[in-house]
Amino acid sequence: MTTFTSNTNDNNSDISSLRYPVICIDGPSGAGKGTVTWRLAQTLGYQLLDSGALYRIVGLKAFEAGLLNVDGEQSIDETALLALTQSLQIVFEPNIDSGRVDIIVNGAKIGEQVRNETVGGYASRVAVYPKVRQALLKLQQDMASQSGLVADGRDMGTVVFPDADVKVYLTASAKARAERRVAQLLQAGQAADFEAILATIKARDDRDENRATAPSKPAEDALVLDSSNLDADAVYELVKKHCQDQGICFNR
Ligand SMILES: Nc1ncnc2c1ncn2[C@@H]1O[C@H](COP(=O)(O)OP(=O)(O)OP(=O)(O)O)[C@@H](O)[C@H]1O
Ligand SMILES: Nc1ccn([C@@H]2O[C@H](COP(=O)(O)O)[C@@H](O)[C@H]2O)c(=O)n1
Repeated sequence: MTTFTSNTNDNNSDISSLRYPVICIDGPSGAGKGTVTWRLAQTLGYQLLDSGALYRIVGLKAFEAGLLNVDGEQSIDETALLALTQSLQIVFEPNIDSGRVDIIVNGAKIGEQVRNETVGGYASRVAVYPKVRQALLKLQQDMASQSGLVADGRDMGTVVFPDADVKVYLTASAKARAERRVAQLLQAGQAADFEAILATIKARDDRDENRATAPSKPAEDALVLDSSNLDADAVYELVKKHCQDQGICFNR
């Protein structure tokens, strides 16, 4: 990767102000962030940050460590949660077959279980804790230090990469997102209850959008895109056009 973008338009700026391009794709669960993020990263040859996976890992490990009660909403021991978060060495490896990253934690590959809705719920419960978010911040920011980056999450454009070159907030109605989840589960040969999935999506949205720290919301300078009535190709083309308008070069 040889493309640099500058933080400033000042021609006299020195090399320390140069950095790689960052594209942020934020939005709620099931909006299609992962799909467009993967395609952008593949097309541009950029790294991919699946920040939701970080919170999913912390949530899963916290559950396994007995820090989460299964049903309730009681608070979690934040000191223990921080220690657990700091003990995790997390690496992403792109997996062409799945169109997602594989997640390696402390040297061991994590199974697909981490992607399920139960673990999504664990993730959103640990994600409210500022110390957890702080502990994951540098790891995320460091991913932009060696190549361009496409970052998928909730607070990429607002907190993690406030100076990003491109910010998109990709959303869709809860109904459309629940329908996509149902289709995804059925395609994988799993059972799917639309009403239960819709309720879970709404509960997760509520927690993510109303937490005190880094709530899920569009950055002030984000393009807000509603994908409820757009297929994945149409979303990609609109996001690509926006990236080009912001100076990202698609020459591959
Ligand atoms: N525009 C679209 N129209 C219809 N289905 C879509 C669209 N974009 C993605 N999908 C499908 O919807 C499902 C969810 O997409 P995806 O995983 O990209 O969402 P997400 O926003 O990353 O969700 P999460 O945050 O929970 O990981 C997938 O099955 C994907 O193939
Ligand atoms: N930047 C982020 C990304 C995710 N979260 C939390 O993790 C949950 C799982 O995210 P997915 O994108 O994998 O569905 C999500 O519901 C958030 O609670 C976050 O806080 N910040």
